[in-house]
Amino acid sequence: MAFVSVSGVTKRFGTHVGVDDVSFDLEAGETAVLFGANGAGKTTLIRMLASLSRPTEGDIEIGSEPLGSGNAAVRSRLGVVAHETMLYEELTARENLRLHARLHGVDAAVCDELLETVGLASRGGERVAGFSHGMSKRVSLARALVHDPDLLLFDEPYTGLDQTSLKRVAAVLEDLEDRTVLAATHDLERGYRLADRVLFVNDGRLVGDLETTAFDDAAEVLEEYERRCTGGEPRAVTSGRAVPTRSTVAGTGTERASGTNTDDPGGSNDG
Ligand SMILES: Nc1ncnc2c1ncn2[C@@H]1O[C@H](COP(=O)(O)OP(=O)(O)OP(=O)(O)O)[C@@H](O)[C@H]1O
Repeated sequence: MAFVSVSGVTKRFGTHVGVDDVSFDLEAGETAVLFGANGAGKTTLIRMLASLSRPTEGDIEIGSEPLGSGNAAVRSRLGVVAHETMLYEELTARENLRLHARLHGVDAAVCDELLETVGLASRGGERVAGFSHGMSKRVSLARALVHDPDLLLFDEPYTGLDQTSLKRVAAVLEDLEDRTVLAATHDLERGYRLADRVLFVNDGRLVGDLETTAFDDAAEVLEEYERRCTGGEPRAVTSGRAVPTRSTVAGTGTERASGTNTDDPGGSNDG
């Protein structure tokens, strides 16, 4: 059974459709990357999964539980690194982590371990307000892991990081073997190495959902992405899977339809 189920999810901003009838599942322990151009809808999807925004239509389930605003138990299974770091600027890095640990009933000792993991052990006593964007992002990642979440949602894990931090964050993500991870990225090279699956997003729609083992390298993934975005015939995929929704990718014989769609969309529009 899928651990994450996204079913017929649409997000409208007024008349503009940011995410358009997207459906996909993630198995527990799977790592997937969302790949797509600027404005494709990646952040909007991550934000809805992170409970930072509500779908206009459609359903999201985590561990078979609906992700509603009142469902704190489900939300406590999520670790989120969003565009905005959502840290308390006036608190130190360590205090930010400890506050989060207290909220989740976690031993504070884990905070120092995680600061070490993200390479900020020596800066833990400094206020976040004085941190660079990359440093804040690393604190945000550490905080997202404090309560040992089942699902890590990460918007742009690699953007704005120096080379050492990049290596460090990549290593942290690669070590999350038993967790489910969904990351939105433009860094296809790293995303390809990290992920079991790559989800192509174009103009708010899911235009491909493929196992990375279907490709020899990231360049091939990019080729396939471009082919799908320009309306080209998807290539035959033998070991990959493509899970088009009823409204996204035309079936080609090598793709199978997702069984998770619903014709009974829920959710509400928060604009
Ligand atoms: N709060 C908002 N109000 C209005 N439109 C929005 C809002 N958030 C996103 N959008 C629109 O929804 C679409 C998807 O945006 P989103 O930020 O999800 O794209 P993205 O794939 O994450 O892009 P990028 O790679 O540039 O971060 C875009 O057309 C964007 O303008």
